Amino acid sequence: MKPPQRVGSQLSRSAARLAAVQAIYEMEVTGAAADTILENFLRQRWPWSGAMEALPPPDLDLLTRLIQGVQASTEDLDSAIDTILEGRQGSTRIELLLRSILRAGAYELRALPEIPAKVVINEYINLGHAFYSSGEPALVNAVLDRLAAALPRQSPGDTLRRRRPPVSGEFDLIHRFFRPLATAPGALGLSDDAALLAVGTADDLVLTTDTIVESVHFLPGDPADSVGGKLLGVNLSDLAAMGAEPLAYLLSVAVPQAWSDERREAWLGGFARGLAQMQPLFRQGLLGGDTVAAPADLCLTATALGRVPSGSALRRTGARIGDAIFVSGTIGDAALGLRLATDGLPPGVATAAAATLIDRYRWPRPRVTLGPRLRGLVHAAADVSDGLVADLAHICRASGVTAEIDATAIPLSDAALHVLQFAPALRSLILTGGDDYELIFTAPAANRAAIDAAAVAAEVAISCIGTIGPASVPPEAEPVRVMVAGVTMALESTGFEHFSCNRKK
Ligand SMILES: Nc1ncnc2c1ncn2[C@@H]1O[C@H](COP(=O)(O)OP(=O)(O)O)[C@@H](O)[C@H]1O
Ligand SMILES: Cc1ncc(C[n+]2csc(CCOP(=O)(O)OP(=O)(O)O)c2C)c(N)n1
Ligand SMILES: [Mg+2]
Repeated sequence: MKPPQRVGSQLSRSAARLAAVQAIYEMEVTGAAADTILENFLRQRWPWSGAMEALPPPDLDLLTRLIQGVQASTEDLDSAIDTILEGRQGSTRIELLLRSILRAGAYELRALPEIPAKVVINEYINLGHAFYSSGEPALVNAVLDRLAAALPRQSPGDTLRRRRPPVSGEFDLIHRFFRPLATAPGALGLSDDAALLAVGTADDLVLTTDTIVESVHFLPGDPADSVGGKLLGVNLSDLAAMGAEPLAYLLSVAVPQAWSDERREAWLGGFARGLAQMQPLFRQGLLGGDTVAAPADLCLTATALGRVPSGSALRRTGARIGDAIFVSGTIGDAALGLRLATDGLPPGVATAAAATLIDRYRWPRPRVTLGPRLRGLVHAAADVSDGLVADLAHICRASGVTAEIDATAIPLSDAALHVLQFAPALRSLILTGGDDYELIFTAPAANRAAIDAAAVAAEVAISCIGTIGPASVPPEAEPVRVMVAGVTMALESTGFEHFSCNRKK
């Protein structure tokens, strides 16, 4: 007997296929984008009604993948379907609803994880029966059978399996699993540094949360106070990127169960001192949180709240062609510091320079004095956490533009210049190492003087490193070009991404 959960999840997948076919049909008729259809769908048709009553809520992952996948590859799918139809007797013209079933089935056969092709084909034949009472289900069977036969066969017998999809990085996972839940306008499509919440006053609340984990964000040997400082620093940096003034924060702490009482006491004491050092940057301090013992490494989360005058938050979406691109402070120090802390000092590197860079790795300096002063002056802003190129690419994708930066214009500290003199191979860390917690923003040239004045008032240096250009062609191409003396640099990665195979680069 099958466990009931499996039956449940099979039904959720059936519901997802049905919903996907309807959405694909709607996309074709209305010309709307997949994301819009999906958002409307989740808002308006939940819970199920009418013909769908017998089905549980759809498997959101499958639904999202089918809708987005079909939209991204409609032409390819249609051409494969039409080739098969042309080989059959009679007209190749088919109704849009039938075509929607075939597109979804063809996409699932080609691109989605290991459900046997036989099962997939059956599911779409059933959908054919749900909508039609004559020969259409047989046509679905024939077309999908032919498509399946063209797929690589992994084992003899009746089970056809598709290739494993590539590993999803953090952003793809967020997009597929969490974005469909974030339908509130203030969620900003889960694509900005923080979320906005209108609370019926002249201000909007700005909310952000960041987790830091031992050996992922900080080193096991890092002083406990620096971990407290880093936790608040990375959250404050997101508020600064939104142009928000910090109000208060919540704190969640998971301490390893294996630690002795003495170790736990000593570490939490140091951690709290680090929090106390950074906390004055908030108008109020700690509001609440949670403390647990866990069979895992240290894992710390803060949720920071800030405020902006309503409608004035800095967003990632507004960059325009011709904007100048600016960064605050110096770039690359923390990534160099991390490398020196883990790999030791290359011959010739002075310990004082190394200590400066390691301190920059341990203690982010969130640009909370600058962010709010940029309100009204810049078109787009983000903080640099994953890497200069990766975070600029986030702005570009959100804004539908490209960027060209001049590597020689990137501001470097004396300590970084000193290290690079002895270890020039570490140069790429500047562009893609991350952990900078500086601001990157784009603005029209006409605002330059006002931005310079804001930077002076904030006591933070800023540098212009490039220009915004028109949208990429093709749209999925990397949006950021890094130039050195007129030549485009080849980069192995653009920055840090959790779950990605190249995250250590
Ligand atoms: N588990 C989650 N649930 C909801 N939203 C998430 C989740 N993880 C990340 N996000 C959102 O996805 C976006 C990208 O995440 P991230 O790169 O961590 O943001 P940031 O670099 O600004 O801290 C942000 O808008 C963030 O709020
Ligand atoms: C021990 C250690 N290894 C590697 C890194 C590099 N690193 C880890 S996470 C990260 C990116 C920023 O962290 P993330 O969780 O993505 O924060 P967010 O972008 O969400 O603010 C970088 C550059 C580090 N900081 N510490
Ligand atoms: Mg990140």
